[in-house]
Amino acid sequence: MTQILQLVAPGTPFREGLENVLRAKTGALLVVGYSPEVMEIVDGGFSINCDFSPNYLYELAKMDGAIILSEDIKRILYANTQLIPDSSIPSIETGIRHRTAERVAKQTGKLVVSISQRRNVITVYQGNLRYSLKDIGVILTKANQAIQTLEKYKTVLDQAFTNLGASEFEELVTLHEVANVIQRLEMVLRVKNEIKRYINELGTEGRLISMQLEELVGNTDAEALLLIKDYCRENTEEKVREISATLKRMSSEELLDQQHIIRLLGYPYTNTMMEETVSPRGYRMLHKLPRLPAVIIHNLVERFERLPHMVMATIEELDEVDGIGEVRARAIKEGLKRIQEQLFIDRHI
Ligand SMILES: Nc1ncnc2c1ncn2[C@@H]1O[C@H](COP(=O)(O)OP(=O)(O)OP(=O)(O)O)[C@@H](O)[C@H]1O
Repeated sequence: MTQILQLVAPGTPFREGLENVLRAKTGALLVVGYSPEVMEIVDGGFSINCDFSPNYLYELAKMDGAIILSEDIKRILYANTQLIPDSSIPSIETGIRHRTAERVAKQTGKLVVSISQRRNVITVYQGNLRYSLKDIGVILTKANQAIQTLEKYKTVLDQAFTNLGASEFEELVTLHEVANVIQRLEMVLRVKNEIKRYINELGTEGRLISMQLEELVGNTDAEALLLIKDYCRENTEEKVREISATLKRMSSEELLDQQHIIRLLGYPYTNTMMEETVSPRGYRMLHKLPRLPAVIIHNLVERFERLPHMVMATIEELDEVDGIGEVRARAIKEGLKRIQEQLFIDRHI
């Protein structure tokens, strides 16, 4: 669906052509791509084979029948053709144009666009997907509302991260606190994905929303992975990706169940599990240190296993880690101390 929406997004010549036809109220039936499957169901019409232009599309749509475009929408191949898809393919549409569009999409797997003459709507079909394009103004309003919601969620998430960070240095983190941050993070990511869908559909009209989104939550996906790496019991890339994917698939009810989240991280169920204390590996804090390469972060975690051990380590002990000399050891020690002090100031008790 993302790909389809990008193809027909405002700002593309294709969308301009579709809007022209919509305004002219001639209606149209368009197939994007000419494969053997499409060839089989096309009857009659003219071979055009000219470069695509929004105006040509508008002129050709005045004729009856379907227009066939090349897969990359750079050329108009045929016009005035009749499409004869398999009539046994089920369709929920009532009008003949739309029913044909749905069947052709299902039968050929190609993108088919139907512009209604009377209902002022553009509908796209591909395979079993069907989507009616919304008015740009309506989507912009929805996207702006979603950005406002995201701002509020992000403020709460930032505070939860700060509190978690402060607890990490005090070695007082409970699984309940970890689950709480994961829940908030996932909620932020869900709103972010919703806004991304709006941006896809808005095309060039979504540029400002896109910039706001980047500014607000540009690195939240990376932060989510680091949080999982800090707390999941089995520290492998594969496991981290699996947990992240499962979180994305969780229903809202599952996401509200903290025990569910903790079990996903690999902790066994006990009556008191939520109050158990845990220590992070330190990935999030180490990533806050400037110019610290990923390989050194990896070596530090290998050597010390948990953040509190790194904080307690002497300069000499840090110096012994592969890739770390005295200067860097000092920078790490001081950097972690600075982060800790800032977290204690910012924390909300
Ligand atoms: N099988 C087909 N192949 C090509 N063009 C078709 C086909 N079926 C319908 N059309 C085109 O659709 C036009 C309108 O058909 P019809 O009014 O039944 O469609 P509809 O789905 O109700 O759409 P609209 O909302 O635009 O009226 C036809 O005049 C013709 O140009």
